[in-house]
Amino acid sequence: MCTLGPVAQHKKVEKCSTFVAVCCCRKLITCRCRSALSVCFMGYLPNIREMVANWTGADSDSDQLFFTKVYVDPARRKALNITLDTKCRLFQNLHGALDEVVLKFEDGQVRARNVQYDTLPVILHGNGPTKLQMNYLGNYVPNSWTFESGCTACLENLRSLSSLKESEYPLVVIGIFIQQPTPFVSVFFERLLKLQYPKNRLKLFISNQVTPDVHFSKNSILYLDVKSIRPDEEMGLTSTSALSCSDMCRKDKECDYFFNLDIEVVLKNENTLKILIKQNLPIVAPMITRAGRLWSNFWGALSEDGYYARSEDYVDIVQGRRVGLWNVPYVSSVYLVKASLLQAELKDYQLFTSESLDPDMAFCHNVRNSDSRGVFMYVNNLHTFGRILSTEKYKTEHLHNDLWQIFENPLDWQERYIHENYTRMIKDKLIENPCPDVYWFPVFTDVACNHLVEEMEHFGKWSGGGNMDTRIQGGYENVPTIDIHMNQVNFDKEWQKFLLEFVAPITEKMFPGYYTKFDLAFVVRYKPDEQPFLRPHHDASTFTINIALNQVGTDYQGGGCRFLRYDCSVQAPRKGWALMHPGRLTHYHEGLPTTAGVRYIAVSFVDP
Ligand SMILES: O=C(O)CCC(=O)C(=O)O
Ligand SMILES: [Fe+2]
Repeated sequence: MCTLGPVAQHKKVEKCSTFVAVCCCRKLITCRCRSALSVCFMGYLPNIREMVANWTGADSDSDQLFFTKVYVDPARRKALNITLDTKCRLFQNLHGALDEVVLKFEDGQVRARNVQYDTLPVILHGNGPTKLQMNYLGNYVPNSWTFESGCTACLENLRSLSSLKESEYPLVVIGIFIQQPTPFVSVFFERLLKLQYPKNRLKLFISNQVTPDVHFSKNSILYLDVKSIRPDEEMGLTSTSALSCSDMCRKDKECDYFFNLDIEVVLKNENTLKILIKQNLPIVAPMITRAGRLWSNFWGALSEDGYYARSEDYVDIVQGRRVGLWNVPYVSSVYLVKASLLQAELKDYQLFTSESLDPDMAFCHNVRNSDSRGVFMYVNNLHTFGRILSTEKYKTEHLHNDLWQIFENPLDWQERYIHENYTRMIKDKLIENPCPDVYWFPVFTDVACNHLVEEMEHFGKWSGGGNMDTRIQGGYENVPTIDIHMNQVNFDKEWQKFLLEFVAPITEKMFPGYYTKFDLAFVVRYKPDEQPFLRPHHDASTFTINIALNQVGTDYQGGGCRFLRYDCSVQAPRKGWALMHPGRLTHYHEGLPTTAGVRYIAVSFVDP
């Protein structure tokens, strides 16, 4: 029989024949020794008894010194038959040996392998400053994660919510941090509303250091509580707001979890909160990434000075080739913390404060170093959770700055501005054909149309509608409209990108061989008392894209586009839909009179 236990218990062990001395037992069996003999040892109980019989020291005295003295005495060494495990056949101390230890995956098993001696030690000891490597190895050894079975540890010790009534759900304080101008803020709050969790068990704490109004107030009554700090109410220090936010949970006796959620997080998975709670870990982050990049909200390892370092498995985890729960040294942007931690292990910590580190790094540093053992942080990539926005190049000089985000945050731009039926329309070839060689398809959402119109009205410098036009080559416009050119609001590059991404695929189907490079793009305004119609004309284009930016019947009466040769009109243009037609020769056309209200269209002349 064999038993495991701290050395201090050696005298109490009665019924075992073999004794392995280890001290604290966390995920792996660890022992506090520098040489293999000191406290990491294994032996038959009678020999061990004999070895420790002379021990008279206190528990706090150095057992290491005691055992070393036994070993260096040749007579005692011989009498006790002590052998050093110099080749790490049983014990692997990590301190000073990090490069010697690798993971060995084989036949559904993971072992630590010492490459220097080609041995497979069975006890790993994270002595000295090797705790993070110990955590890394512990993600795999012993068989927590294997290539064959995936993450076995992920199913252990779960917290079930399924039997709870809504009113019994854990109470979560969500700290929302707006630290820099960020695109798609209103979308963030719309998405938060869709989070699958009883709203009357959620308290929001919004620390808004930038945007004056986040279009949120109308929904605030749905939540159990909403508090917000405005820029003028605090010193502008992230650490202050993060602290007061986590404090809100720490001091709230009802609070069960603190959920940190930065405004740039795009949480696509509506079950995120439930999934994280179910995982039942002290601190757990859903893995989010930046679309198409290796950036993520966790670090797999730390450099010596405490900054990012790439762990061996980082790329595999970020790209989803290894999925599971990973004990990591740093998480940020979105993570869930048990309130009991804030109230106990972390209670004495100014969590987000450090002399030299930014608040996120300070938080992780304090968590890792809290009390003698540290608290583990995990990242979960068992599910797809979402992504993070790029905020670095976000400019705020326009009314609807998000329109300019097509390069920086293309996915979010598409979700916000491209018609929900666009992809299906392309796939199922649902392009309509109202007149000969005139194609009609959905492309913009209502929001895109509204933003574009509002942006142009906000800019306000509509052309006078005269023939003289210094904005165009030649300075003369034969058939002038009242309009604003895209380049007048610095939107031409973005517009070109939009045409390339979303219109060119259709052009290539309908008019093969033509590439979509526009020459001129502008928003036209028709009003009964300003310019109600456009007389028959050819466009200065090979083909033209004409997108309706508002709705006939609701926003205006009349309007539409008529192709004279075919006597065919599109008289009920649909908001967000584009017309694509040849610009000249066969498609001589006119803009029909707007009889009431205001009609807006976005026109692009494409002349490849
Ligand atoms: O009003 C319309 O839909 C036609 C607009 C047009 O032909 C143009 O702007 O060139
Ligand atoms: Fe035209």
